[in-house]
Amino acid sequence: MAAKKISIVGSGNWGSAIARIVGQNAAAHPGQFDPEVRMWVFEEMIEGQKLTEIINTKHENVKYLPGKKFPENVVAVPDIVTACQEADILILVIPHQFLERSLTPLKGKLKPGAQGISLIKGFHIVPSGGIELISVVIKELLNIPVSVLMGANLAGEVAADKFCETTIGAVDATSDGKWLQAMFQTPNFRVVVVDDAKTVEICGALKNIVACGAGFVDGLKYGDNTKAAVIRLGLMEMIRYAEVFYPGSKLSTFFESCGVADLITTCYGGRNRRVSEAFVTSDKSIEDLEKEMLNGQRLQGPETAAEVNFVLKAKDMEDQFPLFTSVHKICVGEQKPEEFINQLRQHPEHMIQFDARL
Ligand SMILES: NC(=O)C1=CN([C@@H]2O[C@H](COP(=O)(O)OP(=O)(O)OC[C@H]3O[C@@H](n4cnc5c(N)ncnc54)[C@H](O)[C@@H]3O)[C@@H](O)[C@H]2O)C=CC1
Ligand SMILES: O=C(CO)COP(=O)(O)O
Repeated sequence: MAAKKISIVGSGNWGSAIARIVGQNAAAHPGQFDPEVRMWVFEEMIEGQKLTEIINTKHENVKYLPGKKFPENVVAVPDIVTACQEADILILVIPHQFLERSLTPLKGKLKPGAQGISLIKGFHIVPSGGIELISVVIKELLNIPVSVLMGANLAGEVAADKFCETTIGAVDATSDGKWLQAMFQTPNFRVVVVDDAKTVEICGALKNIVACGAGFVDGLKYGDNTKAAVIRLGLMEMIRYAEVFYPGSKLSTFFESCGVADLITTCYGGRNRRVSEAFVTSDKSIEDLEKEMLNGQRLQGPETAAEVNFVLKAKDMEDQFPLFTSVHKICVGEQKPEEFINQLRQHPEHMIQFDARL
């Protein structure tokens, strides 16, 4: 079988960290993968020089992952069609805000049989009503099957080669599981492949809302018990959300890296947590703090909270998801951060009668 050609769509903080891993693995398995890995870079100028030129000469993304080198077989390409048209595998890793407009030029341009794997956390608002999984939007736009990879994977730590796990939700774990694992796994990035792809993706999207809540309680100077309560209540809302809107989700998936583990890491070390904490301790807006603190990296939590609220409000279900709802209202200025704990005090989890749990 011919070696599979890999293209990476995106080159931010996570896109760059994953490109280092995939580049190494492609070079190490030339029979299985074509060694050249093209990476689509949204072009920008850095001190008068194109970012793609810097990446292709210094082999480093000096803006989004400074200090970490790419293997030389990772090639930055500014045109998305040139980057992707020969690919058998597309790794999609862009902030979800930019998904549709970035991918539209690829419509009808991909190789027959191409497959995708999305590392993108968030949802897509459907103008006619409701929200859609990002993998579904990609599938419909590009007409390719799309698996997902989500996990407790802060990009900086992955790039520093610190041990962690991740979860791949494969469209067809039996036929694709092995090569998907081979593409990503290293001694310090351990991959578990499951077949419950929707739940893997839902976990990755929803945990960013909980991370904002964790940041609020940090900003309000609550302690670790409070943060643990936010994490637990957040997890319960994630599970309930999956039960209500994606019936058939497996509870066991929440115990993979994409579930509990990502929740924990993100509520301690993530960007959503950090900016949400600063939102409470400063008088600045989230948008201003994002610009000031992240140097072009993008937050997913506040937008995801708005996307989920779009559904909950339309279905008159905000009361059943007080954490998700309160995070959204705080982000858009409809509620003061000080109100957050009051909202959690009313949580349905605390209203269940003892015998209802038996
Ligand atoms: N950074 C992390 O630790 C992790 C991020 N993720 C997820 O991966 C996805 C991508 O995140 P990152 O790679 O961290 O991105 P990022 O947060 O570093 O965002 C910057 C990227 O956005 C691009 N960009 C800016 N304006 C653009 C435009 N108009 N059109 C297209 N692209 C534009 C930039 O070129 C840059 O590549 C997100 O869904 C995120 O939740 C998942 C796991 C870890
Ligand atoms: O998804 C992440 C870790 O798995 C990164 O979270 P942040 O976007 O909050 O940094």
